[in-house]
Amino acid sequence: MIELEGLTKRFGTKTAVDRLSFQVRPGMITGFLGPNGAGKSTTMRMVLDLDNPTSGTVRIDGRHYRELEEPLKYIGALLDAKAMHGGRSAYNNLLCLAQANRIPPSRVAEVLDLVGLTAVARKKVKGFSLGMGQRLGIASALLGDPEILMFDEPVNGLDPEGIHWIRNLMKALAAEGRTIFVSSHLMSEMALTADHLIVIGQGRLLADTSMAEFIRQNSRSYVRLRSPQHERLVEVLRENGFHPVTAGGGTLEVDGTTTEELGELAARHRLVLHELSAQQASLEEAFMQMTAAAVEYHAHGTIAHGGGEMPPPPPADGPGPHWGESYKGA
Ligand SMILES: Nc1ncnc2c1ncn2[C@@H]1O[C@H](COP(=O)(O)OP(=O)(O)OP(=O)(O)O)[C@@H](O)[C@H]1O
Repeated sequence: MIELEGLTKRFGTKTAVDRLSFQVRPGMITGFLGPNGAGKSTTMRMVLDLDNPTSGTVRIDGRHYRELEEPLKYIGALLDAKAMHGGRSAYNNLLCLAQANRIPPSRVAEVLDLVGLTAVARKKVKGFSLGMGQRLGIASALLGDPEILMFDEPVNGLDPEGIHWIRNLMKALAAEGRTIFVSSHLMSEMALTADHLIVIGQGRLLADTSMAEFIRQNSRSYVRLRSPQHERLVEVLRENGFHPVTAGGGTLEVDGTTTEELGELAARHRLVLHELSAQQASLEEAFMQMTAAAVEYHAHGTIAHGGGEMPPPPPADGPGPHWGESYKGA
């Protein structure tokens, strides 16, 4: 278990991590989601004592990282796949790590086999592709057979086969009862792997929820309608207790109903429809809406929220039941 309490990191005037409190539990994959620059890597670096918190604490199974006698046996991490010594072979890189942590050398061959690098074990790391480097980073994380594993953007730059492999590996490790903490800036990636979700923006906690709950709250289905008799259609919908929302391209969106119900209603009122379709709001859309105020730099170069001021953070026990409801701009 990893526990953060009021964890804060400032770099000069920049607050990279802002009073983060949450727990990462065993037996599941916890996704750590946030846009670029949200503070994910800085948080993970503080877990490993690579950065000192400005305030707050982070504990691994109740202890600070530096209190762990042989830390690789408690927690393994893939933070920067390029951190290996390029002039050394994959085998020698891992052997050095093993020796420094009193891990038997036989474990090196075992983890190389586990990540599929046995055939290139004696090759110099500087010739490795990005995917091979990621696999080697994962081998080093697994070296001490730790109960806790932390992966920072592990699928970045990988081909579909590599992505599939990492997903399955994380699932297998979680199924063994290990604690898996994995960061990403892609909601779509998290939806496929994570059981639990921690969302941050500009260093602050925006959500701490199960993936199932996130999907339940945000996979809203609705019906999209388009009619040349737009005004009359709006009237009829309202008269029948619906709450149509005007969307782009002259379309209307209506929650809590079906295409059958609205199609029949339109027919009864002799309204012509040019579109009648069932829609599903994407999780990516929900995530973007949630973090919109916390994204530092938008594509057009402006800073969100009038100079970067953030709305107040949600309460410590999560943002409440309605935090996902306003994203469609109704
Ligand atoms: N050593 C440092 N000195 C100054 N600022 C830093 C330092 N490290 C990180 N930052 C800043 O802290 C903020 C958080 O960065 P961090 O790398 O933790 O974000 P991230 O969520 O991991 O983003 P990404 O997905 O882009 O890796 C950013 O604004 C970054 O520029």
